[in-house]
Amino acid sequence: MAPMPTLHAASLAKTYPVAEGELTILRDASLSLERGESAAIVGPSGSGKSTLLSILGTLEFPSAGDFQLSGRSPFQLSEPELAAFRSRHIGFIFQDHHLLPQCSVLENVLAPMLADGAAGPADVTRAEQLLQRVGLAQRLHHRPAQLSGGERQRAAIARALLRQPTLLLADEPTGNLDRTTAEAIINLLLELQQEQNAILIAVTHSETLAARMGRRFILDDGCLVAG
Ligand SMILES: Nc1ncnc2c1ncn2[C@@H]1O[C@H](COP(=O)(O)OP(=O)(O)OP(=O)(O)O)[C@@H](O)[C@H]1O
Repeated sequence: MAPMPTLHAASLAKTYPVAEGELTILRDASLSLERGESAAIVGPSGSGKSTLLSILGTLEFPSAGDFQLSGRSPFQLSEPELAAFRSRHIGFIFQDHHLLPQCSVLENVLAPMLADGAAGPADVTRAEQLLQRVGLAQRLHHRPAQLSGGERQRAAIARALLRQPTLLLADEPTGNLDRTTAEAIINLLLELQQEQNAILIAVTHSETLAARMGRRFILDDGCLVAG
Protein backbone atom coordinates (compact mmCIF):
# COMPACT_ATOMS: atom_id res chain seq x y z
CA MET A 1 0.00 0.00 0.00
CA ALA A 2 1.33 3.48 -0.90
CA PRO A 3 2.30 5.57 2.16
CA MET A 4 -0.13 8.33 3.14
CA PRO A 5 0.98 11.78 1.89
CA THR A 6 2.07 14.24 4.57
CA LEU A 7 -1.11 16.25 4.04
CA HIS A 8 -4.15 14.28 2.99
CA ALA A 9 -7.59 15.86 2.77
CA ALA A 10 -10.38 13.74 1.34
CA SER A 11 -13.87 14.98 0.48
CA LEU A 12 -13.95 17.73 3.08
CA ALA A 13 -17.36 19.33 3.39
CA LYS A 14 -18.63 22.25 5.44
CA THR A 15 -22.20 23.31 6.07
CA TYR A 16 -23.53 25.95 8.41
CA PRO A 17 -26.99 25.82 9.97
CA VAL A 18 -29.14 28.75 8.85
CA ALA A 19 -32.81 29.65 9.42
CA GLU A 20 -33.80 28.05 6.10
CA GLY A 21 -31.91 24.81 6.81
CA GLU A 22 -28.29 24.34 5.85
CA LEU A 23 -25.85 26.52 3.96
CA THR A 24 -23.31 24.41 2.08
CA ILE A 25 -19.94 26.11 1.67
CA LEU A 26 -17.70 23.13 0.86
CA ARG A 27 -19.01 20.00 -0.86
CA ASP A 28 -15.93 18.07 -1.83
CA ALA A 29 -12.46 19.40 -1.20
CA SER A 30 -9.69 16.85 -1.61
CA LEU A 31 -5.98 17.43 -1.87
CA SER A 32 -2.76 15.65 -1.06
CA LEU A 33 0.57 17.41 -0.66
CA GLU A 34 4.05 16.33 0.31
CA ARG A 35 6.68 18.28 2.23
CA GLY A 36 8.35 20.88 0.02
CA GLU A 37 5.23 21.40 -2.14
CA SER A 38 3.34 24.66 -2.44
CA ALA A 39 -0.21 25.24 -3.60
CA ALA A 40 -2.47 28.19 -4.29
CA ILE A 41 -6.20 28.07 -3.67
CA VAL A 42 -8.09 30.59 -5.76
CA GLY A 43 -11.76 31.23 -6.38
CA PRO A 44 -14.32 34.00 -6.28
CA SER A 45 -15.09 35.92 -3.11
CA GLY A 46 -17.29 33.83 -0.85
CA SER A 47 -16.36 30.54 -2.51
CA GLY A 48 -15.05 29.16 0.78
CA LYS A 49 -11.29 29.61 0.49
CA SER A 50 -10.79 30.93 4.02
CA THR A 51 -13.19 28.30 5.36
CA LEU A 52 -11.10 25.56 3.76
CA LEU A 53 -7.90 27.10 5.10
CA SER A 54 -9.42 27.20 8.61
CA ILE A 55 -10.26 23.49 8.35
CA LEU A 56 -6.76 22.61 7.08
CA GLY A 57 -5.44 24.70 9.97
CA THR A 58 -7.64 22.69 12.37
CA LEU A 59 -9.27 25.93 13.57
CA GLU A 60 -12.64 24.74 12.30
CA PHE A 61 -14.06 21.23 12.14
CA PRO A 62 -15.32 19.89 8.80
CA SER A 63 -18.92 18.65 8.60
CA ALA A 64 -17.67 15.56 6.75
CA GLY A 65 -14.50 14.19 5.21
CA ASP A 66 -11.10 13.03 6.32
CA PHE A 67 -8.01 15.09 7.14
CA GLN A 68 -4.60 13.77 8.05
CA LEU A 69 -1.38 15.63 8.65
CA SER A 70 1.96 14.01 9.45
CA GLY A 71 0.26 10.68 10.00
CA ARG A 72 -2.25 12.03 12.52
CA SER A 73 -5.97 12.68 12.30
CA PRO A 74 -6.12 15.95 14.22
CA PHE A 75 -9.92 16.13 14.42
CA GLN A 76 -9.90 12.92 16.45
CA LEU A 77 -7.72 14.49 19.13
CA SER A 78 -9.02 15.95 22.39
CA GLU A 79 -9.20 19.75 22.56
CA PRO A 80 -5.88 20.24 24.44
CA GLU A 81 -4.18 17.65 22.21
CA LEU A 82 -5.49 19.44 19.12
CA ALA A 83 -4.22 22.81 20.37
CA ALA A 84 -0.77 21.30 21.00
CA PHE A 85 -0.79 19.57 17.59
CA ARG A 86 -1.74 22.82 15.84
CA SER A 87 0.89 24.83 17.64
CA ARG A 88 3.58 22.25 16.82
CA HIS A 89 2.70 21.42 13.21
CA ILE A 90 0.96 24.42 11.65
CA GLY A 91 2.09 28.00 11.07
CA PHE A 92 -0.34 30.75 10.04
CA ILE A 93 0.24 33.94 8.07
CA PHE A 94 -2.70 36.31 7.70
CA GLN A 95 -3.35 39.30 5.46
CA ASP A 96 -3.21 41.72 8.38
CA HIS A 97 -0.29 40.01 10.19
CA HIS A 98 -2.13 39.67 13.59
CA LEU A 99 0.92 40.84 15.54
CA LEU A 100 0.37 41.83 19.18
CA PRO A 101 0.69 45.65 19.21
CA GLN A 102 1.96 45.90 22.79
CA CYS A 103 4.77 43.38 22.26
CA SER A 104 8.15 43.79 20.58
CA VAL A 105 8.92 42.08 17.30
CA LEU A 106 11.01 39.47 19.16
CA GLU A 107 8.23 38.83 21.68
CA ASN A 108 5.74 38.47 18.83
CA VAL A 109 7.90 35.85 17.14
CA LEU A 110 8.24 34.01 20.46
CA ALA A 111 4.49 34.23 21.14
CA PRO A 112 3.78 30.64 19.99
CA MET A 113 6.24 29.37 22.63
CA LEU A 114 4.94 31.72 25.33
CA ALA A 115 1.40 30.48 24.69
CA ASP A 116 2.62 26.94 25.49
CA GLY A 117 4.64 27.92 28.54
CA ALA A 118 8.01 29.62 28.61
CA ALA A 119 10.43 30.35 25.79
CA GLY A 120 13.87 28.90 26.53
CA PRO A 121 17.24 30.32 25.46
CA ALA A 122 17.25 28.04 22.38
CA ASP A 123 13.86 29.50 21.32
CA VAL A 124 15.16 33.05 21.73
CA THR A 125 18.23 32.20 19.63
CA ARG A 126 16.06 30.65 16.92
CA ALA A 127 13.71 33.66 16.93
CA GLU A 128 16.68 36.02 16.60
CA GLN A 129 18.11 33.93 13.76
CA LEU A 130 14.76 33.90 11.96
CA LEU A 131 14.40 37.66 12.38
CA GLN A 132 17.87 38.10 10.93
CA ARG A 133 16.88 35.78 8.07
CA VAL A 134 13.80 37.89 7.25
CA GLY A 135 15.83 41.10 7.39
CA LEU A 136 14.67 42.42 10.77
CA ALA A 137 17.84 41.96 12.83
CA GLN A 138 17.85 45.69 13.66
CA ARG A 139 14.19 45.66 14.68
CA LEU A 140 14.02 43.05 17.47
CA HIS A 141 12.83 45.47 20.14
CA HIS A 142 10.58 47.63 18.01
CA ARG A 143 6.80 47.48 18.26
CA PRO A 144 4.73 46.48 15.19
CA ALA A 145 3.49 50.08 14.83
CA GLN A 146 7.09 51.18 14.22
CA LEU A 147 7.40 48.86 11.20
CA SER A 148 6.26 49.18 7.59
CA GLY A 149 3.58 46.83 6.23
CA GLY A 150 6.17 44.65 4.53
CA GLU A 151 8.30 44.50 7.69
CA ARG A 152 5.28 43.47 9.75
CA GLN A 153 4.59 40.68 7.31
CA ARG A 154 8.25 39.60 7.57
CA ALA A 155 7.83 39.41 11.35
CA ALA A 156 4.62 37.39 10.89
CA ILE A 157 6.48 34.96 8.61
CA ALA A 158 9.23 34.54 11.24
CA ARG A 159 6.57 33.88 13.89
CA ALA A 160 4.85 31.27 11.69
CA LEU A 161 8.16 29.46 11.18
CA LEU A 162 9.41 29.49 14.77
CA ARG A 163 8.40 25.91 15.51
CA GLN A 164 9.43 24.59 12.08
CA PRO A 165 5.87 23.65 11.12
CA THR A 166 5.07 20.92 8.63
CA LEU A 167 2.30 23.06 7.19
CA LEU A 168 2.39 26.77 6.50
CA LEU A 169 -0.99 28.35 5.77
CA ALA A 170 -1.19 31.84 4.30
CA ASP A 171 -4.44 33.77 3.81
CA GLU A 172 -3.85 36.60 1.28
CA PRO A 173 -0.32 37.14 2.63
CA THR A 174 0.39 39.96 0.19
CA GLY A 175 -3.12 41.47 0.15
CA ASN A 176 -2.18 44.72 1.88
CA LEU A 177 1.16 45.29 0.18
CA ASP A 178 2.29 47.23 -2.89
CA ARG A 179 3.57 45.22 -5.85
CA THR A 180 7.29 45.49 -5.12
CA THR A 181 6.87 44.66 -1.43
CA ALA A 182 4.49 41.81 -2.32
CA GLU A 183 7.07 40.36 -4.70
CA ALA A 184 9.75 40.48 -1.98
CA ILE A 185 7.41 38.80 0.54
CA ILE A 186 6.51 36.02 -1.93
CA ASN A 187 10.21 35.40 -2.61
CA LEU A 188 10.98 35.25 1.10
CA LEU A 189 8.04 32.97 1.85
CA LEU A 190 8.99 30.50 -0.88
CA GLU A 191 12.69 30.54 0.05
CA LEU A 192 11.93 29.78 3.69
CA GLN A 193 9.32 27.16 2.81
CA GLN A 194 11.94 25.38 0.67
CA GLU A 195 14.66 25.73 3.31
CA GLN A 196 12.39 24.23 5.94
CA ASN A 197 10.87 21.65 3.60
CA ALA A 198 7.37 22.69 4.69
CA ILE A 199 4.10 22.48 2.79
CA LEU A 200 2.84 25.94 1.87
CA ILE A 201 -0.81 26.59 1.01
CA ALA A 202 -1.81 30.14 0.10
CA VAL A 203 -5.36 31.37 -0.37
CA THR A 204 -5.35 34.34 -2.68
CA HIS A 205 -7.02 36.54 -5.29
CA SER A 206 -3.58 37.45 -6.61
CA GLU A 207 -2.69 35.65 -9.82
CA THR A 208 0.90 36.86 -9.32
CA LEU A 209 1.10 34.92 -6.07
CA ALA A 210 -0.84 31.92 -7.42
CA ALA A 211 1.52 31.67 -10.40
CA ARG A 212 4.50 31.30 -8.05
CA MET A 213 3.05 28.29 -6.24
CA GLY A 214 3.86 24.79 -7.47
CA ARG A 215 0.20 23.80 -7.80
CA ARG A 216 -3.02 25.70 -8.28
CA PHE A 217 -6.51 24.71 -7.17
CA ILE A 218 -9.80 26.47 -7.81
CA LEU A 219 -12.74 26.36 -5.42
CA ASP A 220 -15.77 26.09 -7.64
CA ASP A 221 -19.24 25.51 -6.23
CA GLY A 222 -17.76 23.96 -3.08
CA CYS A 223 -15.47 21.60 -4.99
CA LEU A 224 -11.71 21.89 -5.19
CA VAL A 225 -10.41 21.29 -8.68
CA ALA A 226 -6.88 21.43 -10.04
CA GLY A 227 -6.47 24.19 -12.56
N1 LIG B 1 -20.01 30.91 10.74
C1 LIG B 1 -20.61 31.05 9.55
N2 LIG B 1 -21.96 30.91 9.44
C2 LIG B 1 -22.56 31.03 8.23
N3 LIG B 1 -21.92 31.30 7.08
C3 LIG B 1 -20.58 31.45 7.13
C4 LIG B 1 -19.86 31.34 8.36
N4 LIG B 1 -18.53 31.53 8.09
C5 LIG B 1 -18.45 31.77 6.74
N5 LIG B 1 -19.67 31.72 6.18
C6 LIG B 1 -19.98 31.91 4.77
O1 LIG B 1 -19.19 31.02 4.01
C7 LIG B 1 -18.94 31.57 2.72
C8 LIG B 1 -17.46 31.41 2.39
O2 LIG B 1 -16.72 32.31 3.18
P1 LIG B 1 -15.13 32.38 3.06
O3 LIG B 1 -14.67 33.49 3.93
O4 LIG B 1 -14.56 31.03 3.31
O5 LIG B 1 -14.96 32.74 1.51
P2 LIG B 1 -13.68 33.25 0.73
O6 LIG B 1 -13.64 32.49 -0.55
O7 LIG B 1 -12.48 33.14 1.60
O8 LIG B 1 -14.05 34.76 0.45
P3 LIG B 1 -13.10 36.05 0.24
O9 LIG B 1 -12.30 35.78 -1.00
O10 LIG B 1 -14.07 37.16 0.07
O11 LIG B 1 -12.25 36.19 1.47
C9 LIG B 1 -19.42 33.01 2.76
O12 LIG B 1 -20.65 33.08 2.08
C10 LIG B 1 -19.61 33.27 4.24
O13 LIG B 1 -20.64 34.18 4.47
